[in-house]
Amino acid sequence: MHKRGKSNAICTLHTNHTKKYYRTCLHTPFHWFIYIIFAKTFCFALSTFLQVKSLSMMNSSDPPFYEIYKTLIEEGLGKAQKPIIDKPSIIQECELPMIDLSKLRLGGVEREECMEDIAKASREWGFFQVMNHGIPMEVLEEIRLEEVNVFQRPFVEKIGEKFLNLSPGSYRWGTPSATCIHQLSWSEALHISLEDISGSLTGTPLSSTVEQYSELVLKLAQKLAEILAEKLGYKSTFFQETCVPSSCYLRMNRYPPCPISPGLFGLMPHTDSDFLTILSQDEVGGLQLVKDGKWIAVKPNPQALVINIGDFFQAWSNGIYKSVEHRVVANEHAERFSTAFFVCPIKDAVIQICGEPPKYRPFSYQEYRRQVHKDVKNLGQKVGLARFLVGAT
Ligand SMILES: O=C(O)CCC(=O)C(=O)O
Ligand SMILES: [Fe+2]
Repeated sequence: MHKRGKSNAICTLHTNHTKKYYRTCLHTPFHWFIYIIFAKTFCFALSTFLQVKSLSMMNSSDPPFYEIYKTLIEEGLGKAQKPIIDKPSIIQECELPMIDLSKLRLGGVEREECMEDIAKASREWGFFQVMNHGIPMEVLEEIRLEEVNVFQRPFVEKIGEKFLNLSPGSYRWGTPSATCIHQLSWSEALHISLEDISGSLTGTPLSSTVEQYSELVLKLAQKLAEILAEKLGYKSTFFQETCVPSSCYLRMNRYPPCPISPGLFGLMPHTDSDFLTILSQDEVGGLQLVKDGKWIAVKPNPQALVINIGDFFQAWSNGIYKSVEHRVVANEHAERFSTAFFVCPIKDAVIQICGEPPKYRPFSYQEYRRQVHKDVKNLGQKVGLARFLVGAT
């Protein structure tokens, strides 16, 4: 009795110690059982995730931004003392000057006022939007649909040499030359030379939509260019003669959602190397431009077209019309589409400077593009018109 009592007491003591030990270490057999089940479930979930991910990578249409630019992004986010892009709260959203082009048809004072509004916006903003622009909504919808289809193709197909029979390099994504996070554009684009449309692309649905859209947009651009020339006192046929369909470009842009916070550029800050750019965009927004030294966000209006002055018009007008820096900020949740039509002159067209004394020296389109390529290659960025200022070395 006594012995049993003693051994019971020892047993109880032991059990109590063990319990205490287990309680502090959380290593009861039951816990081990739970750990093993948890570990097995975790491994299974991880391997399923990796398999699904690699399968989806094979079929995915999204470019592998994060995989390819991982180091650059992680280094950039680690080092960034301040956000990559200024805080959205300090960027004001505003509506661009809206110009109703139906007034041009009314003639008289209304026409004059409309022409003055176009010139004023080009002098003060370098940007404006137009309504009643003559491009039917169905055509805008068709080009958007075509754009969605193009970008939905698997990524491996898009980077293929023969993608849609376009010239090599027509499909672009990210920024291959980026050396820091500020130079990375979180977007993909199809840069279509309209020469391809009448050549290798003939007969495809993409070609007929692009052809129809481009014809209407170029007509609109030529009308605007003539008004801008007239407002400077020139009755010029220069734009009709030098900006022909085969010298222009259409760029379809897709900005996938960008999960990286505090946000990256969808498109880096830049000015356009052309006479005029005509942009149609969806309702997502993200376009920003510099006005009076500050970045402002453009309120999107999918029914209107956004027009901006390019470098050549700034040079041609001797600096009166402004080629303004703009950029796109990537959206964390929504994808965005836009279509930009670049009105460019034929290669050897010489851009004369209309104004006294001329601020820039005359240069050809070819010369300008070569210089831009050279600067991007050597300096990582475009220098632009500053290279062509009279007296610049
Ligand atoms: O997508 C946009 O809003 C702007 C596109 C643009 O600036 C360009 O393609 O040059
Ligand atoms: Fe642009």
